[in-house]
Amino acid sequence: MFRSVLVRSSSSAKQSLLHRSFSSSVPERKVAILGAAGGIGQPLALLMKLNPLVSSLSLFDIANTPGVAADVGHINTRSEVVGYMGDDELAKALAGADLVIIPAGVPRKPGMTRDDLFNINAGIVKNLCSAIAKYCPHALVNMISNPVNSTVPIAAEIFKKAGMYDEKKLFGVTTLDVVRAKTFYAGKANVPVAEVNVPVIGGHAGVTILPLFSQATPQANLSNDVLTALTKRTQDGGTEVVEAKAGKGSATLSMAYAGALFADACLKGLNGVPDVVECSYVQSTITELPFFASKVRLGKNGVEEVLDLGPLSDFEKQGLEALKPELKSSIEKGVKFANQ
Ligand SMILES: NC(=O)C1=CN([C@@H]2O[C@H](COP(=O)(O)OP(=O)(O)OC[C@H]3O[C@@H](n4cnc5c(N)ncnc54)[C@H](O)[C@@H]3O)[C@@H](O)[C@H]2O)C=CC1
Ligand SMILES: O=C([O-])CC(=O)C(=O)O
Repeated sequence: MFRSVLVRSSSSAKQSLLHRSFSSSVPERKVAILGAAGGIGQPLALLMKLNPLVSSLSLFDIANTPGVAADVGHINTRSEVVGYMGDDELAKALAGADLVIIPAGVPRKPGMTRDDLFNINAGIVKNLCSAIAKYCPHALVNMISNPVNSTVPIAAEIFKKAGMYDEKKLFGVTTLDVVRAKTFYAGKANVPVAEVNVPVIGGHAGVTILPLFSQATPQANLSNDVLTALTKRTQDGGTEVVEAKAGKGSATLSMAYAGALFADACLKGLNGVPDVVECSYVQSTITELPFFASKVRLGKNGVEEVLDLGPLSDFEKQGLEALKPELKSSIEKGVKFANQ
């Protein structure tokens, strides 16, 4: 175990007063990152260290966590940071966690689909979720490891077998699709990106990613050709990065940003902040598919409400029907793997 405890200035009465008033109003929250030494894990650890809602940051990986924990732990923000390495330390890494973020597993190389990662990542996710069931069964889980369309159903099955499954607490992180849709839309609509909102529904792979530009705000009068191109670019955003990195992995920095945004929304929900709404891939009844990404209201127990899809354009309705077979088969693949 590698501990790097927050250093407080005992000589400064003002600072300790500030610290006391801060800690009395903001609940203690432990966040664990599994895969914390990886391409996503490291910048995500940095961003979570900057989040004042986190009081304890637990960094777990099978390698290299001492360095990451020592490095991040020197940052003078609220949370204490502890690094854990290897399966023997997983129990301690997870104990008492309120939120577990999972970016553990291998990334794509050019020419691969996310589903090509299934054989390696499914086993990693299965083991990590078995440990979560044992050591922090009440934690919210943010699944980043691909293929998300299958790893979330795997997690659900593992949790069901352990008898602690709560569908309100399991999330596939699709925030990067939303981040990309906002960025690409702002460019074409010529509006300030900070003001843009675009829901993205379905799943997290190729055509299963369906941005709803008809619901984008602020609305812009974009041609059908532009909307088709924006949809395709959002669906292929991950591949665009994989190809640009040319064999050196997939999105890490933008994913860490997106993962930190979604984790922050989960923590706000846990803390009782009202009206926290984000898109996420969750257990769902809004279509015939058992897991589906859509807008979700977050609350003290995780998912408070899965929101309706709202009105879709004809193009989006076609996209919705087109994505269902692939998403269905990815879900079934995950369920089958977890039960074999
Ligand atoms: N949901 C999303 O939008 C996105 C998902 N991803 C996915 O995130 C995953 C990680 O990507 P990168 O960080 O770029 O990969 P990476 O290879 O840089 O890092 C993965 C980390 O996981 C660790 N790891 C492997 N097995 C582990 C285990 N059993 N327990 C704990 N840690 C373990 C490795 O040691 C490594 O440090 C990939 O599956 C990738 O496809 C990537 C980008 C976006
Ligand atoms: O494309 C990949 O393999 C990584 C990913 O999920 C993304 O960047 O959206």
